[in-house]
Amino acid sequence: MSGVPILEVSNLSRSYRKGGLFGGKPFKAVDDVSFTLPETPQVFSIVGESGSGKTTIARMILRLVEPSEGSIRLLGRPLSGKGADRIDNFEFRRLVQPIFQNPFEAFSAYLPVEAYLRRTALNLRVARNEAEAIAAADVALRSVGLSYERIRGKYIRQFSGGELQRISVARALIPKPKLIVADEPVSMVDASLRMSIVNLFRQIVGEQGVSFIYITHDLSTAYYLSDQVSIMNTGRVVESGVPTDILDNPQQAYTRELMAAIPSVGDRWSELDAIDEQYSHPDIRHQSALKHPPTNA
Ligand SMILES: Nc1ncnc2c1ncn2[C@@H]1O[C@H](COP(=O)(O)OP(=O)(O)OP(=O)(O)O)[C@@H](O)[C@H]1O
Repeated sequence: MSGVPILEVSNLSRSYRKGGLFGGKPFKAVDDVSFTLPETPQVFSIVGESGSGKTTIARMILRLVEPSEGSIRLLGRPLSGKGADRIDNFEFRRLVQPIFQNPFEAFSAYLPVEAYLRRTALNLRVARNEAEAIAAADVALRSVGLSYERIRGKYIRQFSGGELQRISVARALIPKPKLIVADEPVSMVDASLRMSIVNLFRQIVGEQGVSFIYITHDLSTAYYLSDQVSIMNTGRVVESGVPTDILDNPQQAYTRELMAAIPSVGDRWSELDAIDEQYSHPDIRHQSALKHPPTNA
């Protein structure tokens, strides 16, 4: 254990102009946001309503958008700037992987899905040849409950959204990353399969030592899945901590409003407990946050 945090986000801001590039009024989509993911693998959730700045944070962590102010350090090293210790693109892609909202957009309709997994293994030099690429893809697919044989020769239209999101997760796992940034990863997945994907994330944290940033507007899955939660409103973090503290005893009116927006929040919590039991497996080390509130590492 080195004690170096996986990710340190410090005073991060991103400004845009509202109403046109020139002459539009400047505003901060993300305003002075700070948080840390410790060395111990965990799920850190960023929750907020539409437009609160969640995706902009994800895009800055994924280096798709430059911060206007502040810094992001990955394993103690800066993501941007010109310093010698800046993480280069190749290393970055091995350490940090994205999972996006719509798995159907993550793959081309004209290539068999397994081609993406092989390509990831070769491009990120996890494999030196096709045989090794197939082996790496198979290991990753098995860790999400699939196999190379099962997906071989199939195109996206032959999978459900849930299966395809599992394949996206497998693709992200191929380089054995330290961090996965998942932006609304279950919002387009059929409700009946949503919890199996969420449980899969917990399983991956426990078994593969990968940390997750889970971005969502859905308080109930965040509560269930997370070790830490930050609630965002108009670009700022308004409340953060362990889910049981925040969501069982919200301090901010905005958090209470978010909770009220879920029609029957009490029912959802007990529904999640039941689903947790349904999907429980001796191999899955995680027990739900509901039953075992996580400690803030
Ligand atoms: N490239 C851009 N140019 C101008 N404004 C932007 C840009 N990207 C995001 N914004 C604005 O920044 C604010 C935050 O957007 P962001 O997508 O980060 O929010 P979000 O919480 O992820 O919302 P959603 O859940 O709807 O995706 C919004 O007002 C959005 O319109």
